[in-house]
Amino acid sequence: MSVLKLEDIHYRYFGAKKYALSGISTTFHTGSINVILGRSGSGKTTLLSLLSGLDTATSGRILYQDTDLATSDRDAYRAQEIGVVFQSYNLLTTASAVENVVLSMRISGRKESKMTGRAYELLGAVGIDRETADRRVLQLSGGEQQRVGIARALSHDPSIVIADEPTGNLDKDTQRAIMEIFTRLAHSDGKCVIIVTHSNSVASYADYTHMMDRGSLIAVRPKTDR
Ligand SMILES: Nc1ncnc2c1ncn2[C@@H]1O[C@H](COP(=O)(O)OP(=O)(O)OP(=O)(O)O)[C@@H](O)[C@H]1O
Repeated sequence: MSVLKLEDIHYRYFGAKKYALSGISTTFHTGSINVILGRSGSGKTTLLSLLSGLDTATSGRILYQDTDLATSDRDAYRAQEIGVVFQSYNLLTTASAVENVVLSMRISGRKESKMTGRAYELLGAVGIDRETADRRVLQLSGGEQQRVGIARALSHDPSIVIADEPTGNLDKDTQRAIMEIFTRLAHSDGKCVIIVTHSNSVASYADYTHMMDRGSLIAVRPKTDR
């Protein structure tokens, strides 16, 4: 099922002469891993910021389940439908892992009494046990921090998970473990996972590889074609 549909998206940064994105049309489906590949400056991060509702296209439409993002409540879209995972984790390092997840839930307006239990559950599902969850983020490894980052992104049960180089700082084995989590989120939990990367091994997990070049989407390859 289509979750995000892009129709002839153009985007130009304020004051810029050139378009950062030009003529992008594609569809992202529920239950799939989508990897966006392309050289530096090809427009990957710009595309993610439009998909996550941080900005609107200069022209063209992005439809979330048939609703045009430009005319809908993008704050609500971001708070409810989008979970973001960062390369640098972006966690509060002096707080514990579970506190990081609870804080995110509080921001999205969850019920106070259920939050801590749910946070431990989410952390458990990405391989963070209770003892680790109670430790300060500063005392966790990079791979553990990224698991916390994923649990935090899932705290409001979004339908779309967006990740910018989520394994960029991690070794091969840890990278594989993180990609297995993303795979489960897509294939078992039905989420639409969209990952920007330069890594070919991350790309090998893609159900759809979206190739960008100088602001254009030059190919979308389903897994069976590779
Ligand atoms: N704030 C900005 N103002 C003007 N131009 C920008 C701005 N941010 C990015 N650009 C330009 O938009 C184009 C696309 O940039 P973008 O960051 O989306 O590329 P990218 O594919 O994510 O690159 P990288 O792999 O290096 O992160 C580039 O030409 C870049 O110089």
